Amino acid sequence: MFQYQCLNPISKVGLDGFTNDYTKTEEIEKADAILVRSASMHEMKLPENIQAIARAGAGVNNIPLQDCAEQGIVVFNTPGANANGVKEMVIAGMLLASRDIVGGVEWVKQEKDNENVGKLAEKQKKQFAGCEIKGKKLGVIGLGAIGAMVANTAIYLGMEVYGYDPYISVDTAWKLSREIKHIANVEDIFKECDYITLHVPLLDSTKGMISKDSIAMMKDGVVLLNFSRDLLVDETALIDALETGKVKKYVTDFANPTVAGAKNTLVTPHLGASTAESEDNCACMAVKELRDYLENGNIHNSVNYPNCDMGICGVAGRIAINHKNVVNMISQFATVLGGAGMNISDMTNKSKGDYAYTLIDLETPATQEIIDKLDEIEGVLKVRIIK
Ligand SMILES: NC(=O)c1ccc[n+]([C@@H]2O[C@H](COP(=O)([O-])OP(=O)(O)OC[C@H]3O[C@@H](n4cnc5c(N)ncnc54)[C@H](O)[C@@H]3O)[C@@H](O)[C@H]2O)c1
Ligand SMILES: O=C(O)CC[C@@H](O)C(=O)O
Repeated sequence: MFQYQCLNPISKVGLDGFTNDYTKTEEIEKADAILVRSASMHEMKLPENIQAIARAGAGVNNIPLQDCAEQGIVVFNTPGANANGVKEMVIAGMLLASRDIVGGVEWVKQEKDNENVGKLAEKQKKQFAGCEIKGKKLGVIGLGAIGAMVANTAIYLGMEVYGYDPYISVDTAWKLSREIKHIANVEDIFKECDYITLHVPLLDSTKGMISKDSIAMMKDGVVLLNFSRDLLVDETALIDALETGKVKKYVTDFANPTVAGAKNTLVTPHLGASTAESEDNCACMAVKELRDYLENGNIHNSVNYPNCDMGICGVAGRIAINHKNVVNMISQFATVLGGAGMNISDMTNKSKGDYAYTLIDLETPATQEIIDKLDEIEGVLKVRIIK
């Protein structure tokens, strides 16, 4: 039996993926797993009983990944599961920034009691007029699940698309339209593009990537779209650029006091993934990942531990060991198991950065005594009997 806690509302369609072996709890001390969306976990103390955290979404900047890894807690996300929802918001954002559609709608509302509203509209509409996106240059920074979809869709809309991602995955590269121009230096995007959209994770290396200097390189009247995270942009510098018209519009999904009432901003309340489809997709993927980890020890889509798969646990015994990626671990595990007369029938060891994971199938079920001995080995962070 397993227990899980939800730190945010999680789609029922996803939670229905848990079998009767799972119950929901409000007490973190009882939970084996946590499901979370955007709730910040940085100040939370995570008890030893927590085995895994699944972020029903892409960005994991709300989770202390390193601390979790140190505690042997595997953190998952759901890559691509909400990408279409965000892509549609980005396309909407480009269109809303191109003509003053929001201003026009507000104007009509204000004139609702004016019986000459139709006639007046014909005179007033020029103040809300703008341009089309067809033929304009769009720079996409970050060509992962969302960036790739945005880039491909913009090609269909007749835009000239420049794509920049020095770490692009082979899978995503295969999915990109051949019409997208591969940009090797992000400054070329700043200098050339009429619209620039950000689709990178918030990391130390990407924080503030849109700075006073990068804004200075941009074309006058550029539109900047940010559906990734607010801290990617030096918003104080951006507000100055919006005041002067250097940046025509800032479309962002992240409301904060700096941008909420600022001139020429279109701010939405973190709506990118707020569609029934995205919420269901993310929750279904998150639940599947948690179940496979808790029931079989397999890891798929972890952001702090390596992927590892030994299939469904149909053997007599299986143990999972989360440990530091240091020398001589496997031989120590084998010594403990061999000393107890336990025969290893299969084993996988994988590593990711400073952390590693070992799954061991045994010909007999593991005992608590063995687990305690494995736990004593220096560098071992967590040991779990799967069966
Ligand atoms: N507004 C929302 O509701 C919403 C929803 C989903 C995701 N997001 C945000 O969007 C981000 C991207 O999501 P995704 O699903 O496309 O993630 P992803 O992991 O599929 O793609 C991110 C891409 O950024 C690239 N990248 C990393 N550093 C880079 C750099 N310095 N320059 C250029 N490219 C770089 C990576 O190589 C990767 O291809 C998430 O991290 C999250 O912060 C927001
Ligand atoms: O859960 C949400 O609503 C937002 C998710 C989004 O920011 C993400 O990074 O996936």
